[in-house]
Amino acid sequence: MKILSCKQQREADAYTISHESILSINLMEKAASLITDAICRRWDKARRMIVFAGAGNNGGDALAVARMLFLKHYPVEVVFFNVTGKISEECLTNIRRLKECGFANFTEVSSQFDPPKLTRNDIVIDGLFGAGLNKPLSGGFAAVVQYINASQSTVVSIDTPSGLMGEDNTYNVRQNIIQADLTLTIQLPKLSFLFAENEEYVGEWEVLDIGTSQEFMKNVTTPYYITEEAKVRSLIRPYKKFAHKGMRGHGLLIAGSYGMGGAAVMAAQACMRSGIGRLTVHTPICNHNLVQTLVPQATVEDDLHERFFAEPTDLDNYQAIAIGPGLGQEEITAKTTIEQLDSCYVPTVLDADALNNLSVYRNFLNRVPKQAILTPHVKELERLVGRCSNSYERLSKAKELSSYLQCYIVLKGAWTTIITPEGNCYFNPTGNPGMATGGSGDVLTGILLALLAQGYPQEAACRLGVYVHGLAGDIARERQGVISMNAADIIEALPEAWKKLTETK
Ligand SMILES: NC(=O)C1=CN([C@@H]2O[C@H](COP(=O)(O)OP(=O)(O)OC[C@H]3O[C@@H](n4cnc5c(N)ncnc54)[C@H](O)[C@@H]3O)[C@@H](O)[C@H]2O)[C@@H](O)CC1
Ligand SMILES: [K+]
Repeated sequence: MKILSCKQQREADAYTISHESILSINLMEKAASLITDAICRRWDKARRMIVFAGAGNNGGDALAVARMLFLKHYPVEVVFFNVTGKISEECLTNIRRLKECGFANFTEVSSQFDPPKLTRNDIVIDGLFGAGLNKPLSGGFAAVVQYINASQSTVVSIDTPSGLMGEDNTYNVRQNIIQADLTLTIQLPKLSFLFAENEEYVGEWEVLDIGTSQEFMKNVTTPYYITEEAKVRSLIRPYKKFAHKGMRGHGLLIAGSYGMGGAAVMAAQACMRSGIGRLTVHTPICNHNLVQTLVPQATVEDDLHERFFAEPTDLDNYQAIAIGPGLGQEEITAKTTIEQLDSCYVPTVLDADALNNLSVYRNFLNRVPKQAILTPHVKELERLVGRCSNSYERLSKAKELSSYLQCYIVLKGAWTTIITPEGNCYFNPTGNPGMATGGSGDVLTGILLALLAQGYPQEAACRLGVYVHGLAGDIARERQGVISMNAADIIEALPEAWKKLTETK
């Protein structure tokens, strides 16, 4: 699914209106009817609906919703802000239609404003600004937003919380953004909805399909996508009847150190559950028995060192390599990691301490093999690119790094983002907060290694691997609950996740 900028969303509306012989006012009517349905599904007529409408088309939506709710006998009040005297045509039509229904609870505000008392029982419908917002809110609108935010009422935003920019909120004034409980967004989510720090504004969100032109959607270009299940399914390659383990690749996992053998075990177990033919785990001597016992399917290759990764190994026999889980940050390990990079001629995953070690020796960053997959979480990425004040800035810096190194970055978190060297960003919809616990990342590394060893191209491996990792996390949550689930449960859920993605529907 593509994610469009607000400017593109307005272009999509305009294109749909001119090419699909639908009038602008009717497109708005469609949006309003879907919004009204979503509201009526959640709240009954015991709740008073207080509609705050601006003078643009977001306000037009809100006024149409007010009419529809009024005709369904909900108690409705409207506060309409006409500050500049410039009212959009569709907004004007909806004021007229509302009044023609005999609706009288209508307050028009042009300057001074005595706000309605808002109670816990009220539903505020926020139709002040949508995709047309072009600067942070200030003055009277900021005061209205702060008044709504300070109330106990439930807030439903139309299209976007008023005051929130669709993409970059670096220079926004955060206290002047509506804090919605629910955002009913039209056609597509906005990029800013996918950023952690905006959760307090967007709340829960639902996408309403108003039938934007398919042709426009097909042709419009954007670097931002949400990965959908159908796409992921289409990436999976079926096994041939005569498959043998040689065809499914041999991978090498360089992982573990004294006290962190578990990371090597979890990555290896996840790898063995993701279709790899053969796996060798290179780990310090102290972890030999642990890995051999807990992952009997894998071969163990001992490092020369008792406790740390201290000697680069021969990579000739492998189709893919993963370096990082539980490696530790001993100086000898950091130097060995960098040395090892020089012989990584096959697809490579760099995770956890491989990245931390690189961030200490940033002048060696250009030794990262081209097309490598880096899987940092937010802190690991910031160690590489510097502190970022928000997710948009972080994403921009990750894009720069990915382009500079010509590598793939899997930025882990809610909506894990896969950034390609060409600058495309794929947001992953699966997964849950129960996965924010030690070992989850090691599991992902194991999955990615398995996919690369089987010959999946890097982009497909990232999109498929991250999706199935999140799906296994969601299954683990079902089984164990969000509090108790841990990385071992994600591994245990992998077979069901893979099965789910390969079964015909
Ligand atoms: N037929 C259509 O065009 C449709 C439009 N839709 C709605 O239309 C919305 C977009 O409408 P508009 O483009 O009219 O824009 P908005 O209603 O979001 O904003 C209206 C106007 O506010 C002014 N403004 C922007 N930032 C401001 C600020 N900080 N302080 C004060 N004034 C400011 C601008 O002049 C802007 O054009 C969407 O978000 C969606 O809700 C949907 O109903 C779908 C159909
Ligand atoms: K809004």
